[in-house]
Amino acid sequence: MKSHHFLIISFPIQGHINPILQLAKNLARLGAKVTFATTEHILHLLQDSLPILHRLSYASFSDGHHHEEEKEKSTKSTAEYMAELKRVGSENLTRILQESMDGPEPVTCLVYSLLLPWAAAVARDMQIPSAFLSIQCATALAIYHRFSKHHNEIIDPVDIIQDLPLFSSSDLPTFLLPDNPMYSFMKPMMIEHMQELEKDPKPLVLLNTFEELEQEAIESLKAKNINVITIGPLIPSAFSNGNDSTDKSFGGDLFISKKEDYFKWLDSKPEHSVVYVAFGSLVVMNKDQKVEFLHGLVESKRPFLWVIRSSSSDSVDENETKKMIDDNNIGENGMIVEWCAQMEVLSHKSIGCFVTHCGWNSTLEGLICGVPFICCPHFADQPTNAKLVEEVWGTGVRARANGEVLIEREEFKKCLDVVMGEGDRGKEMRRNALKWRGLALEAVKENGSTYNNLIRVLA
Ligand SMILES: O=c1ccn([C@@H]2O[C@H](COP(=O)(O)OP(=O)(O)O[C@H]3O[C@H](CO)[C@@H](O)[C@H](O)[C@H]3O)[C@@H](O)[C@H]2O)c(=O)[nH]1
Repeated sequence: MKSHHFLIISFPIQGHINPILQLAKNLARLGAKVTFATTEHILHLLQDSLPILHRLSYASFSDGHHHEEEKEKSTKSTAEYMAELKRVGSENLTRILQESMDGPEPVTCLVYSLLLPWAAAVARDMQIPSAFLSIQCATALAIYHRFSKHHNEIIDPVDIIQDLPLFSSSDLPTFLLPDNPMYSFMKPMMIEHMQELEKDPKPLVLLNTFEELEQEAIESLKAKNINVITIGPLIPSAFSNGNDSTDKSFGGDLFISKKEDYFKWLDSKPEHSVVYVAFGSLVVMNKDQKVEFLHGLVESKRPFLWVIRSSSSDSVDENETKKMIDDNNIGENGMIVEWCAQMEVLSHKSIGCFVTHCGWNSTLEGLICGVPFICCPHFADQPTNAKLVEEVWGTGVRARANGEVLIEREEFKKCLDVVMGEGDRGKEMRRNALKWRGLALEAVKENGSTYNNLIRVLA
């Protein structure tokens, strides 16, 4: 095995930090030297929770803001922030790589992830090999690739991958659609990602998925001469290959959970009875939608655990939601938390279904725990993930919004009945969920496809 030093860099949001940090841990456990880097501000916030592991160290790069200047950042538009991150981040990354060249263990491979395509150019200029870590599904990557080639093409429905169902525009990553507010800078960003890959005759792409799960999409990417290697699902070891039972969390939480309360509560519930509701780290739900979900949950009379993040833009709504819950006398049947240890919750025996926005991490986490889904996608790759859950893997159902705005309580209750009830469809979803859990566990265990691929990366 070669002596490797991977520098792995992450865009500073929870949904990116989690899988990227997990890859860093997995590589370090196999003996490679790994440096995980993200922006100064976020590394500062994470510093007390980051995993301590032999051969794993941390570094930060500036995004143009000192960590005490966050207020100023919030006045900038996302497009302005991204442009500054590219400019300042490129300079900083060059410095980090230069310093490593002069040190005892120079970086041998830069691993960069989504939203940081400029990092590939920095590595190329310094003649350092790089790999793109795609932390969304292979299908999404195949869609980005296709749309980077056909800039102005909007076909509805579109045949993206042979042997998969057709994709309508409501199944595509939202920022590829011209009426999406992020279209103007996100589409060029995805094109930039694909163009960077094309500058390499056989670009290395690490995918947070596993071969058995997305065979068709993986084959379609390979046919485009992309050297794709599946290394997922990137999940803490205690829940995947079990080679470290102490590895129960990703290790870089930007939010706080009070564990004791809800685990005691979950322990008191019958097996597969609880509806777990959580929409990741970015979705902000409006009050009307919360009211519909709340009524759906209460009227379905099933116990539920619901994560409602406290965020500045959400806090007024949140107080109202809490009042609503008190007014509805939910008591023993429902519990609301601001954040939780999601992997531990999903693997708890009381959980019967996962109401999710279908962020890719949540999708993989539910899948490896064998929990069926109710999909309520909001933006980005989420509609694509929901499509795969419902139509390809058969492990859940997509709740349909009324006029693309609101999932009404009746629709939500109907979904709960299908997924948790005794009908044939629900039974089949639960059987499929167990099938995919089994295949995911096979992939990550010693000599499974994912395990072997990671060894190949290190060879
Ligand atoms: O109470 C909670 C809620 C979430 N999580 C974790 O937070 C992460 C959330 O990730 P994800 O489910 O992917 O959602 P987002 O935070 O919304 O992720 C963003 O990034 C993902 C990866 O690019 C995309 O797939 C999503 O669409 C995008 O919104 C997961 O690891 C969860 O386990 C917790 O630990 N506790």
